[in-house]
Amino acid sequence: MSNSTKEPLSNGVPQIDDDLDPGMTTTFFSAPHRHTQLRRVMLRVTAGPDQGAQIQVARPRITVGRSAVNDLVLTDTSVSGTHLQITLGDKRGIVLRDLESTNGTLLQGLRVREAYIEPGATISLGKTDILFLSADEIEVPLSGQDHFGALWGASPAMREVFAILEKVAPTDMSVMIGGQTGTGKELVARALHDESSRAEAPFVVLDCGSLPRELAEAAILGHKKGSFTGAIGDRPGAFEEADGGTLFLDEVGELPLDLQPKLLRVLDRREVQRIGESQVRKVNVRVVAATHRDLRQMVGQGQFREDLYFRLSVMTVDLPPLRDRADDILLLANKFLEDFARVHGRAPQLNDDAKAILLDEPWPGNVRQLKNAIERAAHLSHNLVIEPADLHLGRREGRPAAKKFGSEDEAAASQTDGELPEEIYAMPFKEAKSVIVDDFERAYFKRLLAKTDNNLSRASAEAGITRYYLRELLKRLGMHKSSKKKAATEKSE
Ligand SMILES: Nc1ncnc2c1ncn2[C@@H]1O[C@H](COP(=O)(O)OP(=O)(O)OP(=O)(O)O)[C@@H](O)[C@H]1O
Repeated sequence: MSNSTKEPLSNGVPQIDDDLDPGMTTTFFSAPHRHTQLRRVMLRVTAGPDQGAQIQVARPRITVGRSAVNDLVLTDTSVSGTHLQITLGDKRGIVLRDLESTNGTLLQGLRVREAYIEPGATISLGKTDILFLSADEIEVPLSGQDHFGALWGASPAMREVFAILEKVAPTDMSVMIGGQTGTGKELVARALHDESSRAEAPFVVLDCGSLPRELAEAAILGHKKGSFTGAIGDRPGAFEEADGGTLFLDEVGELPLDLQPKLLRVLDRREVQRIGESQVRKVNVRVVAATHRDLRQMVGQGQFREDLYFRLSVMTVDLPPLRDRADDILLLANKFLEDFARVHGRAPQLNDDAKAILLDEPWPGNVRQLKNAIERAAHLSHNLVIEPADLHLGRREGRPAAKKFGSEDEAAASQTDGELPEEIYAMPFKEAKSVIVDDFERAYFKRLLAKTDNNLSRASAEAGITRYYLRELLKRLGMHKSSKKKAATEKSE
């Protein structure tokens, strides 16, 4: 088992210094190298009950486990539902990650949570050994465009996404959009609708994450007057409203398990029956879904139905976090400034120092944060020049929303009057919520880490979340040692 000592491994390759405390950690088994192109790889089972099985795959993310949702499905009973994943798209190399399996993942005999691997590596899980091999290098078609609908990007990662979207938009295929919060999933769904023959028909959004359980079924299916307390009139559900057009199921991973068969029935039969009615109504709807969660892992853990997963993910599109597409930062910043100029009739520009600051920021996942920072800076700028101080980056405690929670007095004040800074009320709901949640998380984890001397195991126990989840949250917020170090490395390159 690996631990966090920063000694070189026996093969002379150093471990990554990415952890704040002892325990299992990320390990480099070979020096990281750069890959932007997707590769076709082969996984061959060399030991265990499935010996001899092999697959060739050309996907950016490959999973292995006992559930049918995986690319390589094993019958080994000591293997978890979704046990491990291999990611080819990481610009630093090919990443093997254990998906919180029960019995763990071993690489060259060492238990790992996350490691860079190279072709020729043997991965062990349960009683099974898998040989990881490279098949042909394959050319990934990149779009010649730097946008798709309102979604902008010039990086290879985004051009790859645009090439897929251009192909699937005109079809009726169900599309599952993955990616961290604020990476543009809703924008993809809208663009798919706008570029399809359904563009003139409705685009309906159903946010499964904010639907109260007791209203969720009626929101999907509709209801007849009097069918339950509060059903004061006849109402169509989301499918009927989207008839002829597109239904976007946002945060579909939050859909309660007991409702999932009902959704699946509508998708399979293409008809809905409102609550309290016997009549069935035909619907013609294209469904696009999105989630920031790992749905395959949820299927493996019994939290999401396998059949619904397959029905929704005929095509999957994963949006890369902004930190993996630094080429897009200034392009997006300038787009947001153009939008600002159109609305406000003023066209502030970033000066060179402000551009450098933007490129330095770790941007844990999120285009929304960039957009907020640019809009705020455009409002604050003098003489149409945006300077670093206007961006309020790298010193987030200075931001108005954070100030609310910055001192005990202010926190107490906010509890009594429940008021927030004016600029929050001026933002659309999603943006406002993300600023507040972001500031809350930052303040919470800052205090937690100080209290536990940066010991992740103690911090996660205190917070009542897994160590893995805490580490992912810290990375997203740019508060984890590894993300700060990475930003510094990129700066010096
Ligand atoms: N590639 C992009 N080009 C232009 N604007 C973008 C891009 N990506 C995201 N945005 C903007 O960032 C904000 C967040 O995007 P969006 O709501 O689509 O993200 P999301 O992934 O659906 O977020 P969430 O998971 O929180 O619902 C929006 O204001 C959107 O216009």
